Amino acid sequence: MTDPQTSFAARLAAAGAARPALCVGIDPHPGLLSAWGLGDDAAGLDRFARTVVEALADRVAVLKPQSAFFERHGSRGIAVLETVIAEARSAGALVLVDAKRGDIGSTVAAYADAYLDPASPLAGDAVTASPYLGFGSLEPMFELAAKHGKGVFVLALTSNPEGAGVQRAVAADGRTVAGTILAELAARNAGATPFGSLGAVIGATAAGGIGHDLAKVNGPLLAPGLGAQGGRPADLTDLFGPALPLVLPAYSREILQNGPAVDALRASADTVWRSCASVLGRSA
Ligand SMILES: O=C(O)c1cc(=O)[nH]c(=O)n1[C@@H]1O[C@H](COP(=O)(O)O)[C@@H](O)[C@H]1O
Repeated sequence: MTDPQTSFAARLAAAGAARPALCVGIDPHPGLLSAWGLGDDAAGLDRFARTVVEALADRVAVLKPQSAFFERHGSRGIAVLETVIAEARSAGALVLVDAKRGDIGSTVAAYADAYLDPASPLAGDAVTASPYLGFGSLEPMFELAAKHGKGVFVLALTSNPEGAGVQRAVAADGRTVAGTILAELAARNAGATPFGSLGAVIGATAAGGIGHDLAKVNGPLLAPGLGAQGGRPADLTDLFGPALPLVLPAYSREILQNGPAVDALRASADTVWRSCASVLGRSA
């Protein structure tokens, strides 16, 4: 087990105290590559991702490269992702690799090796995971994360409108599926300080009650869906309530659309952080 001082949670808490506690996604959509005057190819991808790293890796707490946009360029795209992870981390950002992996446990173990074992070139500080093959199927990921001081963000209530049909379905015991996942996370993070390294993903667009005390999760709560998907910082108050101190707001296109100028990307991140900080009760 890793020393709690070097746990992902401890590093996230330290980064969030020293910098805007913001997660900025690196999502090189074809439309954004074009808008930045770049080709929809590995060279364009490389320039795009390096520009975001140059602009923000020494300023915000977390960068979240979206693996899909790198994978669509094949092995050359994956090579760019490897470089981005390394460069963002060496500039001081924590890297959350957004790969949303999930499978039977024995295969999850291989995903864990890819994204959480420090020997892997794709390892960041944390990875996103899907629990919809059963929460327990992610156990190998949790074990490797604990061993190496990494984090795992588990999808609970996602920002897309289609998610609710599955995630708000009510199980035989009366709990929603999302509620079950949050309870599992709460059990694993119980007693951890400053909080546990297993996070939940709760979309900022998820209207209506969650039916679970989110503060009990005692882990970071990634809130994507802000900006381009219509979520607003003000929505976080009702959604998270007493759990607001655990919230990590996430933006991709809202910030990325301001590139390729490095100064404009920085100004945009500063602007969204100011509006989030006032809602989250943090200093801007
Ligand atoms: O895990 C995620 O990051 C995620 C979960 C979720 O519920 N909704 C969601 O949009 N995301 C990711 O967050 C990013 C959102 O991008 P923007 O809508 O451009 O801010 C994308 O990379 C999504 O894949």
